[in-house]
Amino acid sequence: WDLRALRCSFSAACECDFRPDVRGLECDLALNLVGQHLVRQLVVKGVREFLQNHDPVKPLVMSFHGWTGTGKTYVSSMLVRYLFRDGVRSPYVHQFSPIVHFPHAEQIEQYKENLKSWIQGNLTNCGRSVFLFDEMDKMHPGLIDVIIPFLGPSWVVYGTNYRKAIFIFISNGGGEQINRMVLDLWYARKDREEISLQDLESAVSEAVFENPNNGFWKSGIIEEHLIDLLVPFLPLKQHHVKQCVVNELTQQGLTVQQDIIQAVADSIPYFPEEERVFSSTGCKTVSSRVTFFS
Ligand SMILES: Nc1ncnc2c1ncn2[C@@H]1O[C@H](COP(=O)(O)OP(=O)(O)OP(=O)(O)O)[C@@H](O)[C@H]1O
Repeated sequence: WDLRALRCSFSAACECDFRPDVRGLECDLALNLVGQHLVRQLVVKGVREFLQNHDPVKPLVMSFHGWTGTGKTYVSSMLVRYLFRDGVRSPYVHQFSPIVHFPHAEQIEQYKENLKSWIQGNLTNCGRSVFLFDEMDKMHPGLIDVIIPFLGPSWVVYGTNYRKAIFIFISNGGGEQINRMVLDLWYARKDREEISLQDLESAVSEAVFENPNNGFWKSGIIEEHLIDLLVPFLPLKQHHVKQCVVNELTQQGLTVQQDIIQAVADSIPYFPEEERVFSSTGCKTVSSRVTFFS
């Protein structure tokens, strides 16, 4: 036993809980994440490079964008599981949801204060903290800019290296633009796998920056290019949905039956309405439908 292992057997300290396994993450994504080639490449490469750097100049800031049910929450939970021994239950993983934590528009100034001191306190406690901001498209515009000083290379928090933290923003913002581009490719008889990040990045940034109902509206986070990785989640096709059904059946310990796979896939709404190519709800309702059809 080395000293660290001995100490960590008695302690839940930050450096004990932080057990990154990028190889494991890579395998899990390859095996279980359906139809998101860009996500897999970007997240694995981004996280690996960030963790290999022992003195990063800024925290890793990722922003996940895409239509409902395409895997944004799924990937963020998986990532956290491969970073911390206790996964999403780790005391160093912090999740914010505007509906739960910032429900009242009139209290925005108070929320700003709270958010800033909350982040600073948690970073002082653990420089390796992960902060997840869910449903950014429902966040009051202006609120998120209060964390700008923590995202860039300038801020000093005594007693800790805040630059080792990871921030993840999740939003449906830009989802329509992503879907439209993928649909246009399909009309042009091109494969959705041909799409690159460059094709999508500016359209998504613009869409969230210009939308007054999005938490990133006119945000300095976008303007000052503080997002290191913009991660687009593409709409899923019918064969991806079928793969989700197989995963779900296996996970629930049920027999993988073709008639159930087909029944679940057929019951899901698709767009365009006539051609039924892309799932309107991704794989979101697959789990409950599997229960229904089994
Ligand atoms: N690409 C995917 N590969 C495998 N499973 C997926 C994928 N997308 C979604 N799922 C399944 O569907 C469930 C719901 O997906 P998830 O919550 O990640 O969607 P989301 O993109 O966060 O949606 P929303 O924007 O509505 O929050 C997941 O728990 C997972 O089981």
